[in-house]
Amino acid sequence: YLVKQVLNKNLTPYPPGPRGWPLVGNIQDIPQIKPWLTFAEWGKKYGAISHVEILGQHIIVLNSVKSAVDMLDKKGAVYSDRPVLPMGGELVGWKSTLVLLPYGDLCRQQRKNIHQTMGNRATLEIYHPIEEIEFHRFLKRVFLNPEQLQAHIQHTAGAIILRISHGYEVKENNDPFIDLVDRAMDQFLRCTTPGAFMVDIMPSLANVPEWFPGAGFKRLAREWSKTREDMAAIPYKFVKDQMAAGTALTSFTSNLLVGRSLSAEEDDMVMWSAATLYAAGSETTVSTIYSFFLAMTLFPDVQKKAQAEIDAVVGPDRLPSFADRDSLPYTEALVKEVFRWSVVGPTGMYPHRVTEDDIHDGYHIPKGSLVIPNIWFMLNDPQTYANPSQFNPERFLDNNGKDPEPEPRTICFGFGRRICPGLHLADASVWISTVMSLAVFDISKVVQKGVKITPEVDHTSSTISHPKPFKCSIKPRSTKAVALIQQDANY
Ligand code: HEM
Repeated sequence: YLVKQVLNKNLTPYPPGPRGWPLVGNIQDIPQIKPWLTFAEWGKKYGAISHVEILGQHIIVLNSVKSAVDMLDKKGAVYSDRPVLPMGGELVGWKSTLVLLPYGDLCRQQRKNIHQTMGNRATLEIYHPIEEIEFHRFLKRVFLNPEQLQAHIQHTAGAIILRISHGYEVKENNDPFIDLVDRAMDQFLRCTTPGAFMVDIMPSLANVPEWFPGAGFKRLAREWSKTREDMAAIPYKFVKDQMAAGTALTSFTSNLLVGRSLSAEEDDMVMWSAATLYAAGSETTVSTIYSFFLAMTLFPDVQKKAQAEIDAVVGPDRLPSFADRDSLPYTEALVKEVFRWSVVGPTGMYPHRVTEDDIHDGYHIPKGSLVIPNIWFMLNDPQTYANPSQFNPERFLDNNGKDPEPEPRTICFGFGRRICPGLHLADASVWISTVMSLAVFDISKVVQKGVKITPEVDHTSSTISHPKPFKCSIKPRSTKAVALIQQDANY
């Protein structure tokens, strides 16, 4: 340790940051609860780039969009790897999904597969009918049982992804695929939470045999690895069986399989590319749509403005569709504000890992450092977004010659070569759920004993952050709205 300290004296300095302790470094400085708030404090104290070290692991925290673009994007060749997670990545095996895949050929190939299907708004157009039908079904479920809002959002997001990824149509209740993938996702989030397992801090524990006292995590890892494999293999087999029977619906997987004979590695790669879509795309979309309902409960004036715009453009006799998108600028601004106001990946979900030593802005960034973009602060920086806690779509409109504030969708999906490849699908799902819900529902505070209950704005501290459960009232806006909701919504 002392030798290292002496040697380091001759090197370019690390970026500034809180002073650590000998050997353990800054172990006490990283909070478990909402670390992005502490990171934002570091930004104020130390500047856009700060540094801590925990048991020899260097961590770089970025608090400005400029530093994130300069490092993660412009120097993407060395800033695009992912950390090795002994429990979640290695023992349970989630490193086969793109989110944790080391940067290299396999990663690039999986990203290319996803890009071909959903790389821009135009490639996604063939999936618009799926989105419209599934969100129409969502309206029916919410109408019948508004108390179960969160479950309906989850079901719908899952249904859309499974339909797009595997051509699978989910059942209304107790769908076996939804149950399986949700179980796998729950386990994924538990085993990739930083600090949840001792083996992540002391990787050599991975060699302890399963029967050894205290090695319960190894048994858990074996069980969770089986769920992970099933989650990828069972839907994949479904597509292959359907294709053999000539009944497969066109999907991400069928497009990658049709007319090709694949090697074992290619087969594995296609299976995991498809499984990744659910792993990365469902919780994130659910959280954002749930936040939209929270925002509408708290900001009724915004809701009324968007409804007036939708009424004027769409009228009362049909549901809105993607064809209306360009005619609804206020609603577009509202969707941007949802992405900004409630940040789903406040710390960028998974850190980028640096594969070569670098010197950036005069600071030494050692090989192996983990880089965390503080996306929450970037979208809540009062220098960029006036009154950031206020839900205000107007900030994105050209108001009285004032420039609109920066587009949050260039920030909330991450940076560089690991930027979210599902961003256009996420954007489409959030837009259509927003516009359809506003067309037919009034969302408001619940009234109890004559008093309106204001929900608290509070988010979970997990990697994918959710608004904490809240209550709201969701009622159809008119009898015409009820008729629209009740129309058939079939493929
Ligand atoms: C509101 C919704 C979403 C948000 C806010 C979001 C945000 C993010 C962020 C911040 C990252 C990390 C980027 C980085 O490391 O710089 C990411 C990665 C990823 N996202 Fe999304 N995402 C969303 C929805 C989706 C959807 C719908 C899909 C696919 C169907 C998806 C697929 C992925 C994948 C595969 C990765 C890993 C990429 C890689 O490591 O190379 N995401 N997302």
